[in-house]
Amino acid sequence: MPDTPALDVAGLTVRYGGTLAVDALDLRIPAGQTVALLGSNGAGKSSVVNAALGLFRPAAGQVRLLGRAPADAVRAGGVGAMLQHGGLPGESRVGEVLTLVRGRYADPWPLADLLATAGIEGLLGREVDALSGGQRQRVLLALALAGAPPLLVLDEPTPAMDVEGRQAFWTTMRGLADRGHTVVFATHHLDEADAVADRVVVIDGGRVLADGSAAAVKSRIAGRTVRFRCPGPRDGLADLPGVTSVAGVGELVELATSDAEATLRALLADRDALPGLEVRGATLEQAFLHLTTAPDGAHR
Ligand SMILES: Nc1ncnc2c1ncn2[C@@H]1O[C@H](COP(=O)(O)OP(=O)(O)OP(=O)(O)O)[C@@H](O)[C@H]1O
Repeated sequence: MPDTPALDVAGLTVRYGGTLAVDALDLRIPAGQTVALLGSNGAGKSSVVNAALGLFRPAAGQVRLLGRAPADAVRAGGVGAMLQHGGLPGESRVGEVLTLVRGRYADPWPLADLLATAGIEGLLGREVDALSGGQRQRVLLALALAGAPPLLVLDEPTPAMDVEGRQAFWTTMRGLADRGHTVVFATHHLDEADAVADRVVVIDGGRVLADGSAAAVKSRIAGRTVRFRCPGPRDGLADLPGVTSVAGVGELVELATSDAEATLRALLADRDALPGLEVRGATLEQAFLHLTTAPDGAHR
């Protein structure tokens, strides 16, 4: 069934007592996509992920994974997950846990390739309790991949990793996407979403605020950034045409503007030069802040 979505959520509603965490959310992810779920703390990302995996029964809505009920898809080995509070048996060795989990699958991921893909070749003899945070994440990734699942769901997988570890991790994810796996991940790292995801879904207050390519989400704000070095006084910059905010560190000035041309014309009218001038499109971070912040500056 090539057209069956990898993940199909309709009208998903999650409540914890009086808290509405997910509000009638629809999300359909075709097979083969790499999708970032972006949102601030408490936006509802984990609730969407956990409900999609069938870890609890939502207040309302339907979830299908690979065309099946979540529990059936997970049981059939179709889904690998790395959750925020993923547990590991503390006193076991990594190799023992891996053997146990691989043994559950009729056709597990070949061991040598699995170890290389997760980057844990040297860790098989280590006790789980003796792993660093980043190593632990990598072992959890190996367990998620053990059944070579077509769908991989990752809830904030990289916070415990160093910069090198994160880069290696996302290289691995891109490799999996190239092999046709569907990867859905929740993150606060906008740079990761920008670099890795085909599609970015911004969640806020349990609803989808924006859904599209990173470029499409960025285009939701028309603004640009004008940067230059300004050793002298900065009076009046905030009043220039188009300027919506003034920021910068040391000599560097960063103007957010809704009309870069008018801003530049006004800047050059009373300056001979703008050393280090750069004009850039919006970053995903700016788009994210714009989408998730109310007009009065308060978080929605
Ligand atoms: N077990 C729970 N009991 C009560 N409220 C909860 C529970 N889990 C989550 N919530 C609430 O539901 C809302 C959504 O939380 P959720 O963990 O889904 O957000 P998130 O986007 O994953 O946040 P974070 O980025 O901080 O992990 C928040 O208001 C949170 O406080």
